[in-house]
Amino acid sequence: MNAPHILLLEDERALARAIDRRLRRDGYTVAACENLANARLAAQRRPPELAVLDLRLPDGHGLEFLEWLRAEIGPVPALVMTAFGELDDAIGAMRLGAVDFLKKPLDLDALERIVSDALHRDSPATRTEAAAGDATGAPVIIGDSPAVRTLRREIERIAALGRGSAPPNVLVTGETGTGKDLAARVLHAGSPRAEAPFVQVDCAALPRDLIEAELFGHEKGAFTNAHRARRGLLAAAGAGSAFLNEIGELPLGLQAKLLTALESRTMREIGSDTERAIEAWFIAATNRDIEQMMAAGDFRQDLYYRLNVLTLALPPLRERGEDVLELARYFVDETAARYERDPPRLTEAACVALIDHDWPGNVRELRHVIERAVLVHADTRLEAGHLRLRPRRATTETVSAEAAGERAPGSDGTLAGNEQALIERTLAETGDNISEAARRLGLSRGALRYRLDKYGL
Ligand SMILES: Nc1ncnc2c1ncn2[C@@H]1O[C@H](COP(=O)(O)OP(=O)(O)OP(=O)(O)O)[C@@H](O)[C@H]1O
Repeated sequence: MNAPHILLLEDERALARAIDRRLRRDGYTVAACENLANARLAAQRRPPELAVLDLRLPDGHGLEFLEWLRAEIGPVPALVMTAFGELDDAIGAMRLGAVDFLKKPLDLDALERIVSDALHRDSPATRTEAAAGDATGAPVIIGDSPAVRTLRREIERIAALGRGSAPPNVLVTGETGTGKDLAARVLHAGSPRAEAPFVQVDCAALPRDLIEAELFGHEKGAFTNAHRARRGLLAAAGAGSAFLNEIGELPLGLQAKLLTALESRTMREIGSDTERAIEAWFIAATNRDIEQMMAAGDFRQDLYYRLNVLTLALPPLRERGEDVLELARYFVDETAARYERDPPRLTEAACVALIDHDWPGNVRELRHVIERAVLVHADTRLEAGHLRLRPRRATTETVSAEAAGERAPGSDGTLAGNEQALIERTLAETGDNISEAARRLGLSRGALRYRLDKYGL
């Protein structure tokens, strides 16, 4: 078998030489390029099994290359090397299918391990982000709000149904970043299929013309560039789970083919006459409004009903009350450990800011905000200002009263005193109706509850 071929895109000569030497010593062949133009030529000449790339390059950005690589060559796994402060880019790279990122200055032993993991990963299905895991590495859903407790119970109930040859298909719905991918993994890990593979197909990240080949596999010579036969992801899932992420992005033509596969529980590789049985459990997810897509003729109704035998609806983060703090502390610790720092402490004001924000990007946005804050501010305390949250429905009345030097009746004149007095007054006015009081104060229910606890009201 040929040694795996790696494309290295790095313009710092000394570093490129060190990586090149190390990878060759480990038995890989390497095409080392110092700019995007050469990297494109090299990838066309010999498509790599893995790309290792820097982001800031003399003739462009590494992400441009990653986009080009996915469109022109295919879903090649990529490792992105990032310098301090490039976290946004690293996250962008993850979305384009990068399998991991490495912090500079580079640890060559870590590089070697990650390269080996990436090359031996079962499938090119895109893993987008690290999931929260317990001590055994099993994925866990963090949070203790009533909404999350109900979700956990639902997951347990559904996981138990994942046995047998044709378990009910599950559709996971929820806004972007609510944890649909994580929920699918927890479902799999808690099911009788836990020891079998969990294979993810990211319908939005794969180029349209490659999805069919990725899902169903192909015979050698089935189409141009099919130089060898390749097993599809549905076959790779075996008796495990096939997670079809962002199912709303599946082209209409393929929706018909998937429907047939779901109905007959058999499939045919492209270019093959032989039918194969499908054993996998289908879990699909979407953040699109599929009902609306069906009305517009963009999603097949029959496929929707076939996929949506059981539904798992994930609540938005703004409806999870103080889970936001538990999650924030978890992400602080995780980021600090990853970058070998002491975890900073979230100040009281930072907690209030986190509770007040309405998190349109949900848990992903929270994770991103915390990671950036921990990386950029190497302090022992994480202040509200470090989070760089856009102020939203702040208690404008309170703030403006304070700014004008006013004292709310019953207040000691401090900002906290004014706030407490205003809350008490509003509660009294609304007959202790928390929802109505929150609405009048311009707060979410969670934010109001947090303050009620804080002031012991
Ligand atoms: N309850 C949770 N506990 C711990 N981590 C979570 C939780 N929910 C989400 N995350 C983390 O937040 C990030 C985003 O979650 P995930 O990718 O599962 O969202 P998603 O709903 O699939 O997003 P999209 O719709 O954009 O695909 C991941 O890093 C995930 O591990």
